[in-house]
Amino acid sequence: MLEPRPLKVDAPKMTARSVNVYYGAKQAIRNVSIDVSMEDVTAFIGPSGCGKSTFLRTLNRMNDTVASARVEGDITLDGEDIYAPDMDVVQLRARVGMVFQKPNPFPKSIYENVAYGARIHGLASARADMDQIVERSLRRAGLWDEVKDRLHDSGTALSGGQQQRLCIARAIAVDPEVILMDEPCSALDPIATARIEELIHELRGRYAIVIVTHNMQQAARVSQRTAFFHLGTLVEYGSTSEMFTNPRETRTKDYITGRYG
Ligand SMILES: Nc1ncnc2c1ncn2[C@@H]1O[C@H](COP(=O)(O)OP(=O)(O)OP(=O)(O)O)[C@@H](O)[C@H]1O
Repeated sequence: MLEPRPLKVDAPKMTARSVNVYYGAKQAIRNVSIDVSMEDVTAFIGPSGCGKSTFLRTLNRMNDTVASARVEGDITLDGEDIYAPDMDVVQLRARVGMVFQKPNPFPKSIYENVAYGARIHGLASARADMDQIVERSLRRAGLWDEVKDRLHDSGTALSGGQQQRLCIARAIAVDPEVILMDEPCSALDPIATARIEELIHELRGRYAIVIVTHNMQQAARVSQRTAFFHLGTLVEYGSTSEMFTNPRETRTKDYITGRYG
């Protein structure tokens, strides 16, 4: 007899309940409910087109930028409805930051890439405060030692892996509570990928982290909870180690054993 697998998280950082997402008439997400933990890294896995990115983007309202997208259901951050009419979306996206598949630094200096958001959000009044935010964010993103002597060089001149860590530093600079990562290593080589995975370990606990990945080994390495999506539905959600060793659902088993995807 299998132990029941906890679907709910104690004191979740974010909750989603009965979420549906449509692009025009097409439904991309069907009735998804999930809790996101502060302590654990959560991985979203599933075959291409199953809705992982679409669902991830509901968590900081990035789908608002897609004209045809419509989201139904309830999503909360610390119990607060993020789709409430009075929710400040700019503030929400600072609290729930995002790192994209392709590193996308601004065509500005390394320093400015990190300082930009902090300035917009009024997090530093004096230059010394900003210097501190920039240094702390770059340190947390594991990039400080590599860039401390060239903070005024362009961010776009860094290697791909460094650019991705710069984008993580940029997200960290505005003091987020949650960091969403949408296939953050898919454009990186194995060494840069390993560095980002290490970084995810280091950041665990300080931020709630949700990562979309195509790579099941990566999900197994970096996450403690895994959600398996298929055709817009959440098929299974539970502890990563159990999911990979003893999946409950046939569809999960077929996916993780490489039968499709
Ligand atoms: N902007 C959009 N307009 C219309 N349909 C979209 C849009 N973005 C995604 N879709 C559709 O929604 C479904 C889910 O796509 P989504 O990108 O969320 O899946 P995914 O699991 O992240 O895929 P992948 O692993 O390939 O990135 C797909 O059928 C896709 O074609």
